Amino acid sequence: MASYAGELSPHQDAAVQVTDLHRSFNKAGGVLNGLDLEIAPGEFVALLGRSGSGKSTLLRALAGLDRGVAGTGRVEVPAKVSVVFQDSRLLPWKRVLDNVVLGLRAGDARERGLQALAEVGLDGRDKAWPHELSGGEQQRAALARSLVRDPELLLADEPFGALDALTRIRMHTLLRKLCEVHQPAVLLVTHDVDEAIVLADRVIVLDGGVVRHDARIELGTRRSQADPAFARLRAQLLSELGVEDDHDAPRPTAGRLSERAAS
Ligand SMILES: Nc1ncnc2c1ncn2[C@@H]1O[C@H](COP(=O)(O)OP(=O)(O)OP(=O)(O)O)[C@@H](O)[C@H]1O
Repeated sequence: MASYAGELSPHQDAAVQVTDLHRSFNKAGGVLNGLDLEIAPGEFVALLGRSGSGKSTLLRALAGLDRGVAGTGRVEVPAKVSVVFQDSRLLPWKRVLDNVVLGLRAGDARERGLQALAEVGLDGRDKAWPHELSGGEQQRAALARSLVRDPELLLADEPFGALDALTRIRMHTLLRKLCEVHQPAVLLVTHDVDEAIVLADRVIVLDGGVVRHDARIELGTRRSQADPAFARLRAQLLSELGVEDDHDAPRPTAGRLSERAAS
């Protein structure tokens, strides 16, 4: 059965500590095969890997959502963990603010919820119903719902995967700003190598159920596709993923970098 060690003790200085994690869904073979991972407080880690490499399985293990899945190992996370998925998972029968503060018991929950909505650019939309928001606005509300809990660890499973390219650019800028203010550790699952390079302090590649590649991004905060170091890193990561970089191919994400560079 799954073992879940639960919260880190306060004296430990890692936000995430995963040791020798094994997970499998059937007898055919493991999805995670002795994975070790440490994430520092405030560190932004992007998680890449081929489809089926176990990214979501790892994220769910960190979120404590995989009880009942066969496995062993030690997973230690902070007390306050928030999760954002590709779809917002807003409850359709609750207004936006009620979604954001759902389950919060503090007396000032509504004020904090309104503040979080303002932070994500949704001021004045607190009384809207989820279906009245665009896809990007729904993801903003999902981010507000996460951040209002003041998480020490934010787990994000392809949170921008369903958004159009321009909205993604805006969401990247927003997420960077929110992370600078709130400073959670972040584990972002993404298929998009450029997104990983633009957003993360560190990129890891999952393969064969273990961390195959683990590199700090040393490009500074003004990351530009025009920077040869950016292109080199992209090529390296694509190669780790078993994909060849085609420099001439149009990139659906092109342009997002200039916004970050300008911010
Ligand atoms: N609930 C489940 N029951 C059975 N098999 C599962 C279950 N969840 C995941 N798997 C299998 O585990 C493997 C890893 O899945 P996972 O979703 O973690 O991969 P991923 O890297 O996130 O993939 P993708 O990039 O396509 O989202 C896959 O082979 C998948 O079929």
